[in-house]
Amino acid sequence: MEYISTRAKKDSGHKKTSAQAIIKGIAEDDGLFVPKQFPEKAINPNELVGYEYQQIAKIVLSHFFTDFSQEELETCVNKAYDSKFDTASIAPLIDTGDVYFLELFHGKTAAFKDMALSILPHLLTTAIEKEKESRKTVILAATSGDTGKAALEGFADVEGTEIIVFYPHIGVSQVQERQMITQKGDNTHVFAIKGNFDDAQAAVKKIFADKKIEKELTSSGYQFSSANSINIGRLVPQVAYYIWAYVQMITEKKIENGDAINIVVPTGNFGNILAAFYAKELGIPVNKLICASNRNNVLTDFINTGVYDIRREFHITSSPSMDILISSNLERLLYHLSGGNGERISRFMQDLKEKKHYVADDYILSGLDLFYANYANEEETMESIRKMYQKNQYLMDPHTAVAYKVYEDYKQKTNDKTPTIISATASAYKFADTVVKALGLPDEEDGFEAIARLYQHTGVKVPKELRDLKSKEIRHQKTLECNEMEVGILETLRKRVE
Ligand SMILES: N[C@@H](CCOP(=O)(O)O)C(=O)O
Repeated sequence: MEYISTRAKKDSGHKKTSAQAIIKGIAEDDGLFVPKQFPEKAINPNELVGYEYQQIAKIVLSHFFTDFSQEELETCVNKAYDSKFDTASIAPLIDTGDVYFLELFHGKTAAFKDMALSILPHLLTTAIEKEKESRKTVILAATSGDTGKAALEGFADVEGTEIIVFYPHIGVSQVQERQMITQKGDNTHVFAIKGNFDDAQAAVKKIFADKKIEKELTSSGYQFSSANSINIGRLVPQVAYYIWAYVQMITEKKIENGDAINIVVPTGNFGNILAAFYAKELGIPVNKLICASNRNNVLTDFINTGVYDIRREFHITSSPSMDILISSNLERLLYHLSGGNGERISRFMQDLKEKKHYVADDYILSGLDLFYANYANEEETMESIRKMYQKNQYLMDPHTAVAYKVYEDYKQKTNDKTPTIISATASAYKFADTVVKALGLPDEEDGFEAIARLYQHTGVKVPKELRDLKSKEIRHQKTLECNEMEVGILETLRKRVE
């Protein structure tokens, strides 16, 4: 399978293998790599009944990463999905009566990002070997909270790599921040930045595109790659868990093969919901993809009107991983819905850069019919956490709660009875202060005290990673202005050479 940029002109000839696309992370024209021919309907879920998570993941990867051998994929999968996860099923599907929660937070850092960042380092190092690439790889990641820690954990002490993470100095939860700044590993580097996620992501993309920096990097024996979902190697492993979930529903006789399901995804950078779209294209029947946003509801407006407009206030919310106005992976969806029209996507992205908005055409709008979009405000999110716990003793983190609230509204509006999966993206303990408040327990501003209080009240197991987090040594403490990020990277690398 060949990969091309979402912004490529028709037949431009700039094709990459998946190994090359994974190493590069982002295309030279700033677009994102997409498969030239999508492996449509390549999977029959019925044939996967009885398969373990690892087997399903390998099959999914093999449809996209065709230049990897079966042995290479198997090695990557087995190294990724092992006892690092606190459950043998890797991603349990929990039935609460009216909806299924696909729990994606059983990996090392207690967020869904582990599902892909446990395997990306193996895919990347295999790709580097395949391409006989001798340069060291510098992984850049912008994070609004969860990606950063999962990327650090995945790449810590991985030979031939340096990992540099940028997170907003205001907004991420106390626990999320502590997870990142206590990260061990000589090759790990973490910076808070005086800006939000969009600022961090934009600066990282600009650095990727800067030819001068690239030259400087190459002469010192380095190249950049990305750990965000802009990297196709990050995105494809996420497709596997939706296929897995559908197969579980057949196995548990909740549905029959061929029955359509809804998938609800709390959405920020649009990677997770795009993975659900890819799973649909690959072969699972989907009725609606439900895109749930917090107050940063740019995607809600886009899906409902076709106008993507970032000329609006940026809100810091209790679901910080979704505090995003520029959702990178939407570009991939637009590309697919436009029938692979790279020139049109290029125009949209140019408009977004220059005019801060763009308007999708009718052709794309009709493709968006598959999606339902809405958002939850802060009060609704809190209420959703409380109601779910009272009714089912099921503990949701604020991101999952946003998704649940949006789903509740959807059901009320449409009376749709289609079996529905909610992507449960993080452990509630990462946001314990918010969850404690939502449950009506005495307020606890300190995230670590809040973890203890929440555990006392609910008895829900605290993820291993968070148990002794408070006592871990703080190793990263630098804060940068956004315009200092480039210098921060170059200085970090210079020090590593000395
Ligand atoms: N929600 C993310 C933002 C980055 O998203 P990604 O999927 O592109 O890595 C975060 O937690 O950092």
